[in-house]
Amino acid sequence: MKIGIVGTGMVGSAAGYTMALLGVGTEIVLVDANPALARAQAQDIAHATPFATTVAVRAGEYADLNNAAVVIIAAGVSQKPGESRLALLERNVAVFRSVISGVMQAAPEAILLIATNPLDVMTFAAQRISGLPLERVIGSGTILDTARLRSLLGDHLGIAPNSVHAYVLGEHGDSEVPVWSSAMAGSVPIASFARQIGRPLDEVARTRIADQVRGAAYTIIEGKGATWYGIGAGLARIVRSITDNERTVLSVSQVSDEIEGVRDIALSLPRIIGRQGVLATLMPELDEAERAALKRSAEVISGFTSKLEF
Ligand SMILES: NC(=O)C1=CN([C@@H]2O[C@H](COP(=O)(O)OP(=O)(O)OC[C@H]3O[C@@H](n4cnc5c(N)ncnc54)[C@H](O)[C@@H]3O)[C@@H](O)[C@H]2O)C=CC1
Ligand SMILES: CC(=O)C(=O)O
Repeated sequence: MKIGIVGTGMVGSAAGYTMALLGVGTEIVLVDANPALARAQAQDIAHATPFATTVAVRAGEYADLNNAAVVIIAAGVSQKPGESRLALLERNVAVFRSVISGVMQAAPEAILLIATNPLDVMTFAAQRISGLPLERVIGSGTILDTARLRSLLGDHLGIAPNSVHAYVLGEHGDSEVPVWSSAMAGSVPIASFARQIGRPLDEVARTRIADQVRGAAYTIIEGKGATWYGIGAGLARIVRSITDNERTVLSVSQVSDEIEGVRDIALSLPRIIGRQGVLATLMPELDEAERAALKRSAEVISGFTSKLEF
């Protein structure tokens, strides 16, 4: 199955590298406004595959995306140290107007997987520009924030992160919402698990962990200029769920008609991902504070999407 990637900088190339090593798809085509960069990334990634898989990796033009099952879009500008994701909006919407039209001409049947920030607003923009059904435009959303939360909770509790079942929902950005009320470790409610093993998850610990999740991108960008490995793996995870029709539940973004009273909004909720894209969306049980925070997050995103004209 062919997977396209448009935008082959740090994020696009990390997604390509991860998919090539894990054997996600059978062919990966890299497209960039800078064709020399796309060629160099394709060669470099292809040179890793003899150690892992037989995935074919090459650079191409938009036309080479024909029949792609999924096209990842990671084109655009990224944050400078201290800059918020939402500051990138105007520049990246301009990029999307040309990128989405190139992708749609070549691969009208593809599922679009958006990585460019500000993620939820760009997912909204991609759906409106492409005119695709809502379930075929997926934003990576809080898949990365959820992974960061699980990793930090795993450290705190001294267990593997994949035994932590907890989500970050809402915006992939500063208004994101960690959901504590339904979080589990194994099959035990997380607060009870933490008490039983003598590593309590009190208000101070929760606040510290939530702050670290929300601040992770800022901290990493301060240290190395950008983030790429976490999102590269997250994108590969979503693509695998599509290509293999896994029906995995992942926290990803999608345009919805209404969430918490906010209309025409893209944000992350747990969603079942399979060959047709988003197969279903689950509204988790939230406590009052979490529900209010999700509504606030939707309002923040809506404040930006409502200014866009399509
Ligand atoms: N969703 C997430 O969790 C994450 C999202 N990001 C976002 O991903 C995006 C990409 O980040 P990086 O890869 O670090 O940036 P980068 O600058 O390394 O790569 C961006 C690439 O887009 C290409 N590009 C720009 N305009 C284009 C166009 N019109 N057509 C085709 N290609 C075009 C550039 O030539 C460049 O190679 C940024 O918006 C960043 O904020 C970054 C990390 C995590
Ligand atoms: C840059 C970004 O969106 C992240 O690492 O979360």
